Amino acid sequence: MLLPLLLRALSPRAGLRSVPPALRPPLGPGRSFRYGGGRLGLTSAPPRPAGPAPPARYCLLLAGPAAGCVALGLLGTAARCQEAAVPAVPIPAVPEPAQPRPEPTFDWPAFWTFLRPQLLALSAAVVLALGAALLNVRIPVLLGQLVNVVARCARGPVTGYLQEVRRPALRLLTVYCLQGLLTFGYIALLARVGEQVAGNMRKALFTNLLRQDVAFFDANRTGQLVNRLTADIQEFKSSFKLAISQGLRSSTQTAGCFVSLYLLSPKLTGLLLVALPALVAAGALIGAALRSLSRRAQEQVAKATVVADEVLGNVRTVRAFAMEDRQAGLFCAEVDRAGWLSEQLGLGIAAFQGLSNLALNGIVLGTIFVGGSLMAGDELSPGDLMSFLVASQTVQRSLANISILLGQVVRGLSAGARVFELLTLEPSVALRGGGSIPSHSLLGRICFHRVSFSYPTRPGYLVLRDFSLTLPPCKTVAIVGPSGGGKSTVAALLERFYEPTQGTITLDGRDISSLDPSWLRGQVIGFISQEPVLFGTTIMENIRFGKPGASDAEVYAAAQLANADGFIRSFPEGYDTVVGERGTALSGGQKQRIAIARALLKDPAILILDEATSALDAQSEKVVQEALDRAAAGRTVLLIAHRLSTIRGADLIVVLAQGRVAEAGTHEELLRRGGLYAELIRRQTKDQS
Ligand SMILES: Nc1ncnc2c1ncn2[C@@H]1O[C@H](COP(=O)(O)OP(=O)(O)OP(=O)(O)O)[C@@H](O)[C@H]1O
Repeated sequence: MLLPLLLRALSPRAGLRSVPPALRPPLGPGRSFRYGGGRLGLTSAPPRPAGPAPPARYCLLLAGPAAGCVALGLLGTAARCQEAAVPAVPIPAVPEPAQPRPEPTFDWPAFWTFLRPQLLALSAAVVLALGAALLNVRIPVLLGQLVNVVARCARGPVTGYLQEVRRPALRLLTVYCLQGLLTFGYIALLARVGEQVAGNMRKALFTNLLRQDVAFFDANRTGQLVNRLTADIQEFKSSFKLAISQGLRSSTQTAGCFVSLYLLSPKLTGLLLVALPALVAAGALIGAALRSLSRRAQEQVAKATVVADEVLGNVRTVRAFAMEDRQAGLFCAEVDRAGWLSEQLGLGIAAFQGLSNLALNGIVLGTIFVGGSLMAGDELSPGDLMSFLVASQTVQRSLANISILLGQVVRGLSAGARVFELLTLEPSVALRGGGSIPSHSLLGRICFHRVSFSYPTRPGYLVLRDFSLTLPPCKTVAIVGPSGGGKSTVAALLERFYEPTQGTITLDGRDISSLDPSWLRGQVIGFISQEPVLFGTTIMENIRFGKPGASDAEVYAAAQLANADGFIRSFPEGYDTVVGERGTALSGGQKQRIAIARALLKDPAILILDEATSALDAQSEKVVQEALDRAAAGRTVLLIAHRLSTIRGADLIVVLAQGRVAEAGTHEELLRRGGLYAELIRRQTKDQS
């Protein structure tokens, strides 16, 4: 009487997670960042940490055969994909070589802070789980007693049967009910604890991510960070719940049932103790081989996913080059290879399953054979043999659960370690803290004093060298120059997205590094970029993003100033129009005007316009330019532009080349000088004509 084998083949969870990410994971608390590749170049990265959800996992849960499970439970161990090594774009300074980074270690004290509030519910769940496990140990014994009574009655008169059988049957029924109740209790409690812990971890992680330096986001892919928030926390939660429920229950059952087995028959227990370890060892060996095959199959599925992701994500380019057939061929080849490996794995699992069935049925047969001879010698009753068989099945099932659990716990711990690594990461510049200048005395005079800067992702490559510039209050200063000359970097430094490597930036004579960054960004500087980013909510909410407490009247006023009120009111829903994901339901010019309104709502003393009109067609540019001209009045404006026609009226034009101010003056002065600016104007006029 062998319990049926349950085959639980977990469906392949091929996800982008497994796509080799070309990025360097963040470092732990108190450590400085090591950056490798730049924005364009990807250096060979360390091996991907064990992912929470391996793409294709084959795992067998054998309710009976423990050895099979012991081996196959190990199959679940996550595969690690080696990241693709892509040659870096050459840069002047040799970057620090990418080195494989050790996996982060699990931060138990940090975990404790999340667990502590749930201690009461957790303790109750542990007690209930232990109770359920102990009752499970009792069940085979009670079953044996019932069988003994039934066997005795079978030989005696039928009239006394109900009388005899009632007590042991009721006892068994009570234990069954109690066990069901306890199981319900501990699973419900654990679900609550797990959700609370995971929810709190998610909230804390998201909050901490938002505090990080911009350089951190340069070095880490958004997809991977989102994965930490979702998949890693999910994996950690599942492992945590499993460790408590299955782990506690299975180990208690194993220990308890072994005691029962020994009490029932020391001889039969000895036989089991010889057979089980041998089976476990053989299972572990075969399991290791299958695990390696499974890992290769997973990696192959991930490769196919990479191809699909790239092709579908760039379908316009594929179409433009008529490469559909070729790309489909590439994908099919990868899928075929993955299929072949998975078939091999399936074959291995099938053989293994058959062998473990045979072995474990053999154990049952052996138990009945030896048990029968013990019964013949009056050393064992039929009930005892029944109890022995059921208890040994419980042991096998528990061992199977434990073996699967081990792989799951390893994965959960490494997922948790990755989450806590980010949770405890401290930004180099806090979001808040520092002085501010009262609004009535704020002039808006900005000075860059001999600023040098290299991006943290490209240490040694100087983007700005000894850069000095003064923006007088209420004047417009335009920065022009060749692409990659460092214009946007000047704006990013003023916003304190990065800190200068050398030199200082002052606002009204005060070093901005001593000022409160949130005050600076939230109240002093308005930033309008080339690609306005809107949120998928209403126009009203998007504009109000500039100043959360603003009244409707203030929002309307800002929209009027930004030349946006007219088109907004022409929509049937007016200001309540939902702009779609990232503002897809609006034209480029409309989006830009909403972004201008958003920036103007906080009435900033300083306005940064980073190529705010360069992505627009001539018609939209005209409307947006009008809005910008209006918005610029009475503010210090830093204007970054490609189209030189938009900056003619600036009070000062600075030509930035190779990180330095190459020349500066008004439009007329620079034209007269006949230098770089005059050359840029000449080239642009030629291009236009
Ligand atoms: N986040 C970043 N990490 C690393 N390097 C960067 C980053 N942003 C820009 N760079 C590099 O810094 C240099 C200056 O870039 P920046 O965007 O400031 O130039 P730009 O003058 O504004 O160029 P464009 O006119 O093309 O927008 C470039 O070599 C660029 O590759």
